Amino acid sequence: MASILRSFMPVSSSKIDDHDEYSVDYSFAMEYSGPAVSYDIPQVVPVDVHRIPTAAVVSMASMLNNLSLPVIQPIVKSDHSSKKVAKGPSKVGYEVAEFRGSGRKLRQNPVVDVTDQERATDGGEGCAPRVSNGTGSSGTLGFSDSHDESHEISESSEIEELNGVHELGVEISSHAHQANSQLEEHSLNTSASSSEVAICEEVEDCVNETSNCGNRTPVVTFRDPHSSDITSEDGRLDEQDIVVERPVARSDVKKGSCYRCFKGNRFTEKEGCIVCGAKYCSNCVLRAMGTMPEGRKCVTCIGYAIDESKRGSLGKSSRMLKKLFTDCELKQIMRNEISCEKNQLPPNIVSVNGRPLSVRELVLLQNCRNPPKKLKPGRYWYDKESGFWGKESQQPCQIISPRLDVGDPIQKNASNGNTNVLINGREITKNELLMLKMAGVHCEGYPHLWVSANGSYQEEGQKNVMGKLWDKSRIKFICAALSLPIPSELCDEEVEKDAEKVCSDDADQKVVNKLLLVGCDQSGTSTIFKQAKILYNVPFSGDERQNIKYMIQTNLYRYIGILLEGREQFEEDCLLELRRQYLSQPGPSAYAQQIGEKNAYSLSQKLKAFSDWLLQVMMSGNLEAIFPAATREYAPLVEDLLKDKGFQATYSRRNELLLLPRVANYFLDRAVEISRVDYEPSDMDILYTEGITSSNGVASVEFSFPMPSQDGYMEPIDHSDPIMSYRYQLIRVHPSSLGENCKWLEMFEDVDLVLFCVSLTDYDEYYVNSDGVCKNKMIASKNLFRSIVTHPTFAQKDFLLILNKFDLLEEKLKQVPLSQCEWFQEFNPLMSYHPPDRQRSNNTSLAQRAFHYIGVKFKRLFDSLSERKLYVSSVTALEGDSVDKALKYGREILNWKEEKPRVCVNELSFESIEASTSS
Ligand SMILES: Nc1nc2c(ncn2[C@@H]2O[C@H](COP(=O)(O)OP(=O)(O)OP(=O)(O)O)[C@@H](O)[C@H]2O)c(=O)[nH]1
Ligand SMILES: [Mg+2]
Repeated sequence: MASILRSFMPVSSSKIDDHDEYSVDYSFAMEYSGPAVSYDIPQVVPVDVHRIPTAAVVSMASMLNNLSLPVIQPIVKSDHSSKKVAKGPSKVGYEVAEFRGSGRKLRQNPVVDVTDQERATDGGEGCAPRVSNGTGSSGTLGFSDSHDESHEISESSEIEELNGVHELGVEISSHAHQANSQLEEHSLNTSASSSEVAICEEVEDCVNETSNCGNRTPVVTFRDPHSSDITSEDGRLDEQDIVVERPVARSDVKKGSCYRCFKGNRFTEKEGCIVCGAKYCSNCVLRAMGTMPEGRKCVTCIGYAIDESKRGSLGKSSRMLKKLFTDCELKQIMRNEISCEKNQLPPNIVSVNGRPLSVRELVLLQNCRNPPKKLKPGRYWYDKESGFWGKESQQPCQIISPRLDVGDPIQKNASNGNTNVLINGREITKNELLMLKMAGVHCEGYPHLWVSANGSYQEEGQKNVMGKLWDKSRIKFICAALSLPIPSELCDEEVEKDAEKVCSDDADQKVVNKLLLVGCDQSGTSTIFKQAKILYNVPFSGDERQNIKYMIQTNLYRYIGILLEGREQFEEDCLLELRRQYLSQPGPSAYAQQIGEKNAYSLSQKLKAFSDWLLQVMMSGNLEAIFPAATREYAPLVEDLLKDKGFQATYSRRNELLLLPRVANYFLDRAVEISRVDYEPSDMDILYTEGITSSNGVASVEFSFPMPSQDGYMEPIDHSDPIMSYRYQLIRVHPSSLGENCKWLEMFEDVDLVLFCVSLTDYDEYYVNSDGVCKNKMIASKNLFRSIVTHPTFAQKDFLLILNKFDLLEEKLKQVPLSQCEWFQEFNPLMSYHPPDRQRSNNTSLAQRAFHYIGVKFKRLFDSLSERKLYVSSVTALEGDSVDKALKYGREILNWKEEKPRVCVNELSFESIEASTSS
């Protein structure tokens, strides 16, 4: 028996003598062939030392500047006896890392061990985030068993991912490990004398591999560091500490809730992991993300590449973090997020001139004087001579630093041009050719031009410089019109700096109050929202402005289309009338001839063709798709159309066209200017534009009221008064997104003030509801108001009623009495006769009375529902002052709430209506 056993022993053991063999333990295993068992059979899979993670801490900067690469050594294989197998589905084995003693090294980022109390007492002091030594701090680690590269977690799929097929266990990608160990070897072997470039080249493959390991999904949550079962008194972990938490069943997690405590909802403020997208509420974020050495990542996601779709948000701190960290700490975290190696763009997913970049090339590209803006993964072309840079098959979008040694040589078809004109070997696009022609560059005979970095150009093979592109007059304007780039030196840097300043100034202040703006369709909520942005200098970004411009131009074409459709109708009516008259007159008459001729609404053949085309595009629903090309191609036709008599005759009857919104006049009056390529929307244009804020979504803007300028007549302003620097968040929500019976209002439980917006002109307007019943819009507003006021979430909220479109009320009352609305039937003010010269003031006072009456109706309703006081303000949303006053009134209401005993009256209070002001 002993000799048989000995034959199984390793060679070194074969020398055991007969005496020693009794000191060796043996056990026998037999294959089980009985009936299936009902319990899980535990499996212990040995730890593979090659798969234990090590830190890859090579930063881009260190590659270039610091040649000694810090390395964290891999941990040694630990004793199996101290491991504990996590409980889980029997078919999966778990590799469990050592959590005691040296096993702590596994956690590359110590976890912040900050109690709320500590934070309160310690807040604001010291720059570095406080870090515990790891022992005795939070929870358990778990890693998913797969690395999902194409991983984009939508709000709805987040939970599915969380609870999906990933089983628990600690398993680190061997891929990542290999790359890391190569890095370590490299770092150990690399002496300080190696050149930067050599290092970049040697390590790039390793880094590429590590970056390839992709993103991952968290499958475990973390224990509460304060819960008693985490640490024993000596700071060592208790047995329970290494129990990996089971994923929570899908049904247990509410959509949009926190990934750790599973509380909250879609609207609860959360911070998301830039790797896996897991979102945590403010109570859990520190526990889930620790000290954030690589920025906002779950503890388990540290060391993993970020989700590329989140690259744009790197370094942009959230309001929640601002509340949780001191300024200094937050700046450090954001710096780490931007600069740590793991969060850098993986070079191999950026290709230039058909070749994926190496690390060295990417470093070069990103650190040049004028790098590509917001570089994302993708395929780009780069003209090294001129610095032109663009996406493959597209026209240039930027001019970056020239002569960078990145990518392959440029190819002729890089930008998919079809003009036979070449710049530095690339066939240019139509727009570029147009730009050259407009700038006065001779392009006859399809020249092959050589353009250098400073814009000087010459024909290939010729010595003489023909001119300098960027010195041409109007070149800035031409490029802007054709969406072509200009060198950064020519850009208006001041504007950008101002915008940045506004943003950073704002970011330093605290958000205190949330204002919820809600109202029925067309009540004016989005106009008030836009007005707030304009008033309080929240800039529309360049992209936003561009989109708004296309939106305005699209709307203009839509208005023209409605007019052209009306024109066809008017023309047809005219013909019918002629026919009728012709038939009614026996014998030959002049009508017979007129029928065959054009009438007052007819268009020329060219304009008729344009009209047919536009109506067809509108019918197909593709109007948006023709922009921005339409502005270039058809601006002259729009100009001709506006001068056309037939169109003018139609325009003069535009009030008959019900589909044409009132606001159309504003834009149609300036149609020629707006349809031009170089049109830039003014703030007023933006305000009037329909469709900028999505009708159904929730939009939010943060602002603070500017400090009032001091003048001799006012009381001195106390700039140290914190109220002056309070920040406000205006959240605009459309009722359609509140669900049946406004059930989603509970999402807004932390709102401080509800701004309920009603259009004063709704009293004689109707809409058809989902049941096909015609309803008065004012009654619809009343019903919505009732639903919101009586919603349990808003039981204690203050309300400010915004009675909007006051400017239109005056006009409307002349045509339709307020008593048209069944709710306002008792409004019969006695109006004394006024001579014509006092007529206007008379009408104004009628509008004022009507406004007061409506305000009081709502106040009484509010009182009957809540026994509280409703604040009311009259607003004309298109006027900045009016919205400013209303929002400042809102601020006052909040201040009163804070300092109840203090009676505060200022001029704004006159906007409020007391219940006693009855009709
Ligand atoms: N004259 C005038 N027009 C206004 C006023 N407020 C809003 N409007 C216009 O009324 C229309 C509807 O305003 P919006 O701000 O889009 O209304 P909304 O609440 O967003 O309504 P939806 O878009 O249906 O959600 C727009 O054409 C505005 O330009 C106002 O005080 N006076
Ligand atoms: Mg709107």
